[in-house]
Amino acid sequence: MATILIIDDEKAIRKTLTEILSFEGYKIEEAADGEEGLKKFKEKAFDAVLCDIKMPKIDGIDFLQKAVEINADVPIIMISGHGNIETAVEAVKKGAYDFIQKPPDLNRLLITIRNAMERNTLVNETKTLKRKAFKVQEMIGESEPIKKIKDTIEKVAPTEARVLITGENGVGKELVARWLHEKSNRAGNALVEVNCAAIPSELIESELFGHEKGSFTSAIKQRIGKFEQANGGTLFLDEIGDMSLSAQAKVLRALQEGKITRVGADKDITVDVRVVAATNKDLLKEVEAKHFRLDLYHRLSVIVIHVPSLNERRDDIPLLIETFLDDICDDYGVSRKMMSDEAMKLLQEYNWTGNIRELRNVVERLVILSGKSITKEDVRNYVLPK
Ligand SMILES: Nc1ncnc2c1ncn2[C@@H]1O[C@H](COP(=O)(O)OP(=O)(O)OP(=O)(O)O)[C@@H](O)[C@H]1O
Repeated sequence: MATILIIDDEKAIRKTLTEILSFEGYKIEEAADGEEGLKKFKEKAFDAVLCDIKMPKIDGIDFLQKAVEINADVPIIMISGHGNIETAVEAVKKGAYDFIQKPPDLNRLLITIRNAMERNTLVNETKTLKRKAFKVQEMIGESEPIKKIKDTIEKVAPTEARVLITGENGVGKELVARWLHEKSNRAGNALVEVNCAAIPSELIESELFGHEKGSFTSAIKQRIGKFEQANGGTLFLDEIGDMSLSAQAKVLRALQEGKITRVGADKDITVDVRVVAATNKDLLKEVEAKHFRLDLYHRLSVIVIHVPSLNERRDDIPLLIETFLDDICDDYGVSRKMMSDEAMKLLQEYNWTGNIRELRNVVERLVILSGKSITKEDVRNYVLPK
């Protein structure tokens, strides 16, 4: 049953509202002024609040401002007298859901409350869906290197330290970056990803820092860059070893000063961004070859997390295979296929490229081509080179 908090210093109004709304099936709590209202609001989760504007001690506007800070999701409907409609409009600008006038019109009151509740349900459903959709994939593995990585993530994520993630293609570097963000205090804000290798070098600066209209031929509109998009959150610079030297110089400045300049602009913009970078290259070798700035390398590599390839953590292969079998059989809507121990052993000893996607593809192939269970013959036929 939905619970509504009614805050009004006039006992008669509280009584009428309580009677009407209880009759409609709502559970009601009352408070005689803003102070008492705030106390109740802090202690209990309400589905909506009806709040008078003019009250002694804490008035309706003060209550609203404090309540929004505590929990902005609860719709607050202001009750305004004749003299304070302007204040009621102001309240809506400050975050109130709506206002109704005294004496309350029964229909309008009920419709406003119903709409407020519906909006709330929608907001909550969207949040849950988003949380589900963006749930970061679990990092599978119990081998020593993976345990060490998980442990480092726990320690480093809540700090502001920059992290450089190294390792071959497809070993799980991005997954590490996602967990670093997820477990940080920035998790409520964006994780913005840039694949530096995929963007032509003449466009990377505008991609990272944004541009003003007309700053170059194809800049038809003003555009904000990834640094600004990631403000308050984390910027994941993937394949940083492929970034041009001129972009590196600008990234260095952004890291040193916490400021960026859009391409074609003369004004600086302050940004609060935590940078996590990844590379499959040996950056120190790139420094030697004068492809990468040493000062930037030092800025980025406060913490280095190396993700080893599959062949260096074979202990994890059976667990990964079992997880992929669950997922893939589920996706295909077929009953869960089992793999014989010998088949599993063959795959564990196989010479993998290191890319976990390759292992997943192999499991998918075996699910499609094998019979009820996956045997060592299936592995010989469909995976191992003839
Ligand atoms: N430990 C793990 N457990 C489960 N899945 C994993 C694990 N590590 C990686 N994966 C999966 O393998 C795939 C490749 O991982 P990811 O994209 O993180 O690698 P990467 O090193 O960033 O790759 P690239 O070098 O291509 O950018 C992804 O689908 C990822 O979810």
